[in-house]
Amino acid sequence: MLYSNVTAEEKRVAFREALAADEVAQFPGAFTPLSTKLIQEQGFEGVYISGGVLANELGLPDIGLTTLTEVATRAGQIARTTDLPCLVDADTGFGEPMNVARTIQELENAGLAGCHIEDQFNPKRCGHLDGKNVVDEETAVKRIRAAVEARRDSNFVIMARTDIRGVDGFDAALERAQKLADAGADAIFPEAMADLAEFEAMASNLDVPVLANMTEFGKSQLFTKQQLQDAGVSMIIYPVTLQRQAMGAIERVLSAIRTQGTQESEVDNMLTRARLYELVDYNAYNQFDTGVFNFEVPGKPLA
Ligand SMILES: C[C@](O)(C(=O)O)[C@H](CC(=O)O)C(=O)O
Ligand SMILES: [Mg+2]
Repeated sequence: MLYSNVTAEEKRVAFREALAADEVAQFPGAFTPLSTKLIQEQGFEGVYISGGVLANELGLPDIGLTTLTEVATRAGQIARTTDLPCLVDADTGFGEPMNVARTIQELENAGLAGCHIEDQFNPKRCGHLDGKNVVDEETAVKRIRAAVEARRDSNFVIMARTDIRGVDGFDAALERAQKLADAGADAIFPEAMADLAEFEAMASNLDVPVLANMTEFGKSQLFTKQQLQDAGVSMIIYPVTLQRQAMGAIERVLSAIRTQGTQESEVDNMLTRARLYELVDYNAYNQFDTGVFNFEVPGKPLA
């Protein structure tokens, strides 16, 4: 009811445990606060909050237009609905190293379990597109150092993402990842790995956990959980999957309404009213007032 009763501190501990576990942790990308309920019900280890999804939801491309305030606010709304730890995409950290420091403290305040900071420069782009630009090693390292020094909860996970693979190749990516881990990053997000062998080489050469980004229509094949686990990866994100799926369903129902004059053909694919009420725990609010949930007629449950 209302919000999660698990504290941010507890979620950060759970995130660290998930990263250290033998089994690879799966974090689907929540595209709304409500969608975390479904993620939690399926037993996933955590929730990812994508910068791309957040920008797209505002009708914007993922090129660094969103602000820290927008990201921290939305990520906080998502995080408070779930008992699971949430990892948020903090893009390039929203500015200079001093801005990165402030970003970390705002995200801690918003109840996140961790975030990742990348080494692109603005205007940034999806890591699976060509033509990216990355900052030099010194700047990338400074961002991570600033992040690590700024955090007040030592369990808040600071993950470094490097986009250099698509610019200078795998060896440069491994070298950059090692430098970022030395700078204090708790985990590494090597963006746009070309194949499973690259994930494997990254994981075996680093002392910190490695994340695999299983975004659709990108540069990496959609490897299974088992394949990535065997490659030594510690966690997997499915950043835009729910948004793509939901928008596909929305497109279909709108077309049905327009062409058939009714949504009838799509109703079987919808979440029912009863299921929706279950997800928001409607019934439980009777604890405050027994008149809140008293519209069910005996013997005639809600559809
Ligand atoms: C992970 C990512 O940073 C995101 O914002 O979700 C994107 C995902 C995507 O655009 O498919 C990325 O840069 O990989
Ligand atoms: Mg992103």
